[in-house]
Amino acid sequence: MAESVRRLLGKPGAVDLRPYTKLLESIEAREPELRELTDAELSEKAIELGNAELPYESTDLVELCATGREAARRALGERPFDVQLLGVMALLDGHIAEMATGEGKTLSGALAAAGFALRGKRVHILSVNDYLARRDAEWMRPLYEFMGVTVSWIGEESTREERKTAYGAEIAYASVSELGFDVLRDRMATHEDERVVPEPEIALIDEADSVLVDEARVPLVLAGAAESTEADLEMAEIVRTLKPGAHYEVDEEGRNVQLTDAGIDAVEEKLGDVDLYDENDTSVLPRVNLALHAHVLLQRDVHYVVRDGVVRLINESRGRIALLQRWPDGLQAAVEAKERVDVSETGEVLDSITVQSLVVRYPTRCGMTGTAMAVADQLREFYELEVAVIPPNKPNIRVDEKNRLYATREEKEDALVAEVASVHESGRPILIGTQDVSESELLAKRLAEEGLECVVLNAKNDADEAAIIAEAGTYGAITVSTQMAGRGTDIRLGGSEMGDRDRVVEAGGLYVMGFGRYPSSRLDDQLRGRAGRQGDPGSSIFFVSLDDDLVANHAPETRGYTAEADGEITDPAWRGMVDHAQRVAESQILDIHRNTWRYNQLIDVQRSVVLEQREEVLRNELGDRQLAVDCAATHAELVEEVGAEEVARAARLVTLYYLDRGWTEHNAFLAELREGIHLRFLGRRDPLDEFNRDAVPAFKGFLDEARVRAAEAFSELEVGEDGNIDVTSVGVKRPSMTWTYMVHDHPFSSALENMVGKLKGRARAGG
Ligand SMILES: Nc1ncnc2c1ncn2[C@@H]1O[C@H](COP(=O)(O)OP(=O)(O)OP(=O)(O)O)[C@@H](O)[C@H]1O
Repeated sequence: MAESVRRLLGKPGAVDLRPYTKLLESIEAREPELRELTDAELSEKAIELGNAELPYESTDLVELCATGREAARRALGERPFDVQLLGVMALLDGHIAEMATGEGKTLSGALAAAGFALRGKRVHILSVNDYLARRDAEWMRPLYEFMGVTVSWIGEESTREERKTAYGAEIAYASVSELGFDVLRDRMATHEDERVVPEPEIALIDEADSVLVDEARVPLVLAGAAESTEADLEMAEIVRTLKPGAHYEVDEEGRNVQLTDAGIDAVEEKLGDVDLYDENDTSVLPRVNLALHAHVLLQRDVHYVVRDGVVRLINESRGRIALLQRWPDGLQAAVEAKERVDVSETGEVLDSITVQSLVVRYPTRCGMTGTAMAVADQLREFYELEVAVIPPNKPNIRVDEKNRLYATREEKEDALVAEVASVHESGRPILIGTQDVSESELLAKRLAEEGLECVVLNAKNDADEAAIIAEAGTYGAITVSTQMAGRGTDIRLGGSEMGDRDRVVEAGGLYVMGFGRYPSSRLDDQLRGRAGRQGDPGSSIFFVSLDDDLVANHAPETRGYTAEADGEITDPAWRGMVDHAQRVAESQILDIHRNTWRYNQLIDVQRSVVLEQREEVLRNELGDRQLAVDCAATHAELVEEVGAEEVARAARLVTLYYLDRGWTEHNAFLAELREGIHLRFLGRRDPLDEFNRDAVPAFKGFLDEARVRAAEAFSELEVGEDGNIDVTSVGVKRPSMTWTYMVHDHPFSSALENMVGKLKGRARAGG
């Protein structure tokens, strides 16, 4: 057993690794015999493991790991290290395996997935994007084939038939969003055969902390074609003339904007003496708020870009352009009005699901990531998951240097550029992590002015980014990237072919520089982890300034420091304040997460009532049975005329239509309720109570109402010329087209939740 394994048994708060480590010797002892087997005999050994149920007994676990190791050696040319097998065992026990960057999580995940699949469980491996889903499935395919289990992947381009076949495999790789959209589309199916996603069994989540914590509150939305929202050009022009400070004020965190009294007067005057707070006409104030939000809080090139006359969102957590994302319609139209581009087609939200709800559908969940311990409490609270900290195969020798803190942003930039210039002379590759796309571009421009050529990773597609980042370890390379871009890709020293490895190792390996700390320590660690993979040399350093958003928004005090001539602040107390600011930001994000969780719980309960009913209609012809009672005469006549089967089909379509219609309308009501709570003035009431107070009664009688509407429509049905029942004649039409998007950082909810946070803060301060 490796010494490093012995050292790291049982980290406080983490899963005890001893039950796993004690099996390592037996696993190794099986190796000589397994090596002697033919390929066919080895496969047979794996398949034999399928003759029992989960969980694995120790002897079977040893056999699984030993055959898996030998299969990987033959199929992929990589013999899994002991630590990778510890990861496999932790995953099979339904834990989150924390394994550092580059330790080979893909292989650990694959062996665990094979272990589940051999025991008859269907596994969905959730990746962060389509590129990685496809890459990992194809990369691991030979291993799966060796072990006698089937594998597939789903991508944005997959057709419905392809999806159905792919989900039918024992192991399917899909991005979280593709899976979520498939689940949403399935919920609109009018026939059992249309559905593509089978019953959820096991979810194995890659980059588990990003998915389960950072993206957990992102709703995936399915929309159907509906009327366009009007562009509010008038309001966009009015807010354009307002002056910051005088007419409106932005809160410290930049999440909320409010008109001042002078601002209210100015808007009222420009609108022609309208009273914004007129109780009889509450439509104007939300319009002003939307336009103001779009004008002030959403910045071009930070939150969105305008390309080819279209507003495209930048996914802030990934620093990438999100092709299929948009804001809630009113805000999207407001930004389009602000940018004076055509208003895009809008949709009616048919249904939505948060990443969190998507994942908790799976009775067994597990996953892997480089940074889980920092969010161990949240993983336990929201997902009932424990973290197993897997030690590295080779000790990490990366040097994490102290932050360098500067008074101003300019000084920070000057210092970073000087550092890049001096390190670059030695040929040592440098990777600079920025906060967002526009920052990357500005920094790259500045570096170029200083004669330092660099490659910028910005909002290209995932495959291109992977190809670029793979070369970031090349001798003399300078790469500028947002934190998330190109993740999941190995940075090998000396370039992807490692041609120059020795020279780069001699220069000190990859030098990672953060251009500002991130809103969470995990994000910092993920950037750092780009260097020093698998025992490689490397180092990391962050350049921070008091002007950085993180510090300016979250530190208690940013005056009264003493700085060196170049602006550097070396007082440790001030450096500590940066950590403090980060902790404040982290707890704010946690509050938001908790809040969304609470909101969604109620919505999920209501949704499950509708879905259960739908299921009965789809599987057991509940609609037909109800309508045979509610519209006995019509039902009997129609059966006489066209036969029971055709009537059952029509009954199913009509019933489903009104269930779905009702849910869509209820959804719109809930969204409006939530937004309204924010857009109206809140006072001191708890918004969640307010929400529940209206949302609960609004759902009462939902099923009865859908049934009544279905009966009304059914009683009007007639037989068409083709001898079939024409349900469209009574208005039963599915949306002509649907599309999907993710609402990243729902602007209203964050403003709302932010306000909740403030109210709570105030309550704490007061008492
Ligand atoms: N047992 C092994 N022997 C040799 N090479 C291995 C082994 N396991 C993994 N590797 C190699 O290590 C590299 C990193 O693997 P992988 O991409 O799975 O790491 P990771 O932990 O997922 O990293 P990231 O955090 O970047 O996603 C790959 O090039 C892979 O081929």
